[in-house]
Parts: sequence; C-alpha cells; structure tokens
Amino acid sequence: MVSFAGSVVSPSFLNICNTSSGPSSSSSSSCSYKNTFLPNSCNLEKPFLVRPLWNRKTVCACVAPPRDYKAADSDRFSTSRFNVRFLSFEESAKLENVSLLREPEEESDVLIECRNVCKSFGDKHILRGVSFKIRHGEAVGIIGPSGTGKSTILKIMAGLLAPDKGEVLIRGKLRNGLVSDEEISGLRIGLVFQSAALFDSLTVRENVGFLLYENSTMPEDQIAHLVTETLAAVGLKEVEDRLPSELSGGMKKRVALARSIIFDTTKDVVEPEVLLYDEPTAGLDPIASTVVEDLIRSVHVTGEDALGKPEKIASYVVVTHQHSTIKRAVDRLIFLYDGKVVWQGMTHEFSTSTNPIVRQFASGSLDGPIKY
Ligand SMILES: Nc1ncnc2c1ncn2[C@@H]1O[C@H](COP(=O)(O)OP(=O)(O)OP(=O)(O)O)[C@@H](O)[C@H]1O
Repeated sequence: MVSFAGSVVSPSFLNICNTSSGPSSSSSSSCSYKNTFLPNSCNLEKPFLVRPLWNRKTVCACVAPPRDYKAADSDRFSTSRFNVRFLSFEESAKLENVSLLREPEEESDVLIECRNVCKSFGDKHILRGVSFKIRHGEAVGIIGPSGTGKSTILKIMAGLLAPDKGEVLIRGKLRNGLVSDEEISGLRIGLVFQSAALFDSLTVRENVGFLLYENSTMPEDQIAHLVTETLAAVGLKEVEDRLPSELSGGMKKRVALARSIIFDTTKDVVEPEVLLYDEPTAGLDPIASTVVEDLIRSVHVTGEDALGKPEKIASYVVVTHQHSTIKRAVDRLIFLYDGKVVWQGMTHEFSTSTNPIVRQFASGSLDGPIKY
C-alpha cells in the first residue's frame, strides 16, 4: 500500500513509500557503505565525508557544475538576466533540431510521463494539455511566467492533486487518481515545498526523521544517527535539537532537503527516486542559493551496478524563477505558458531559442506575447 506519512500534507517533503514491503530484518550494520567525498558546499577547500544516500554500493558523487557547463557559459549567464545573443533563425533552428535529434528514445528510461494533463480551479483553466516525460537520471527545470501552473503540475506529478483530464504514468503504469489511493511501487517521489514547510513544533531531528519515526521499524537511536549523518550531508552540524524558528531561511531549506533525501537504510531494496523541488532557492541570497543549488546537484547521485547499468539514480525536477538555479542545477528545461508546454530544450539552448515567448522571458522584456 502506498501512503503518505501520517496523511500529513503540510511538511515540505512527502515521500511515497511502500509500507507493505516494510523494512527488512537486515540491520544497517550489515550494509557495506562505501564512503564518498563531496566537496563541502560551504568551503570547497575542505572535503567532508558522506555516504551515498541512494544505495549501498560505490557511487561517484560530486558537487558539480551543470554537465554542459563550460567556463564560456559564465559569460552568457553573468548578469541578473540572461544575456541573450539572438542567432539567426537558421542558426537557431539548426541548434534546436540538434537538440531534438539528441532526445533519447528509450521508453524504458521514462520514470514519469504527463500526457495531455488538464487542471482547472473553478473557472480558471490552469493546465490545458501538458505533456512531457522525465527520464531516468535527468535534471529538469520547469520554468514559465507566474501563475502558469508550475507548482500545480509538480503536485500532480507527486500525486497530491489529480488531473481533471489526461494521464500521469509512473514507470509506464497509469496512475488514476491520487497517489495515496493507489498501489504504486518501483518509484519514490518526493516533493520539497517552496516554503520548506517544516513542522514548527518539532525539532530538526524530528522533522528530518519524520517519515522514519512514523513508518519504519528502525530503532530511534539508529534514526537519530541517520538524521545526524544526513544533516552533515547537507552541510548542517549540531542543529538536531533546534526548532525551525531558530534557523535561518537557508538552513530551513537545507533541513527540508535533508528530509527529502533520508531513507530507511534497513531496506534491502531502495527504489529509485524522483525529487521534485518547488522554488528551492526563492528568497535566498545569491550565496545561499549557490549552496542549495550545489546540494541539489550533489544528492543527484549517479552510479552503475556491477552490470554497468545505472541504478537508483534520483532524477529531479526543479520549478524555479532563478537564473542561477537554471544555470547551476538543471540540464534540461520545460517552459510552461498559458497552460501548455511551449518549449523544451537543454539549458544552453534556452538563450538561443527563436521562440518568441522564450525570447521575451529570457530578456525580461515587456514587449512580446506574454502579457501581464
Ligand atoms: N488549490 C487551488 N485552488 C484554487 N486556485 C489554485 C489552487 N492552486 C493553484 N491555484 C491557482 O492556479 C494558478 C497556478 O498556480 P501555480 O501555483 O501552479 O502557479 P505557478 O506557475 O507555480 O506560479 P508562481 O511562479 O507564481 O509560483 C494560480 O492562479 C493559482 O492561484
């Protein structure tokens, strides 16, 4: 059975977990964790030790710039707005065609698919046929003007809202309603809400370990140890006993991130996970944003099993308005406007797109098809 922890929808993270399988009897001490060094996001000179959060085998993880990031890119993204160099139509079409050709065709890679999703609130038709796919291992950004339905599509993907029309497929399996009503296994989906949404009356330890205290049979001291480890992985130390009100905004976001990546280490099988972040850097100063962006990258652990196949890779989707987050934390973009996907492409293609909506959005111009 799939359930939300305590049927609570207010915390920043809702993890869909298969409670029927339950934790296995194997203890975490029998797990052969291999350690991975990640550069400390706060001080890149000093490495700190974390264990891979998604599996128990060796993985390579690093706080990395976007895969396609080159030093030259910094010129394009160096101002507070995208510094757009408009190409000729032919140049741009060529680039966009290249991107289309690059699109991987493996359907087995698709973890989440939205097909023609429609959603209205009263007489407001917010989503009017949204279709896209999230593949294994992808880092995807959803962008678009305010009120265009970005958070709504995230909640639909997480199974917190049901579409009025259209379909959501999880690993090819049709989800008919809300995720809490259904049998879904094989994929964990976590949603990190915009506001961090920690429980005010719970300590950081209780917030981060919430799901495990509620849903697992792990002993409390083991959960506490895991919480401390996970907090260290997001660069927080000795905050376990604090209340959310005693944290800064950036720290709260990191606690929310820790809550989204903690998992029951006593389970034999850890399902791959897709994390959905709703504006994770909103309201943060530029340096705190960089810390969070790098954390998002760093928990996107990829690895290969003994057969050379990727395993337990967390894909993630970030809804954002922040250019730094687009540049640093995602590889592919989906542009929503007027209830539809009007453009998709790699992040570096965004600034060269000839799509008039994308051009206006990238330049921040008041002139163009987007009306406020
Ligand atoms: N539960 C709800 N009931 C009524 N209206 C809603 C509800 N949720 C969202 N809306 C409306 O749907 C529209 C889209 O909201 P949503 O939060 O998805 O937009 P968004 O693109 O994420 O916006 P922003 O970039 O400003 O965060 C808004 O007009 C919002 O007021």
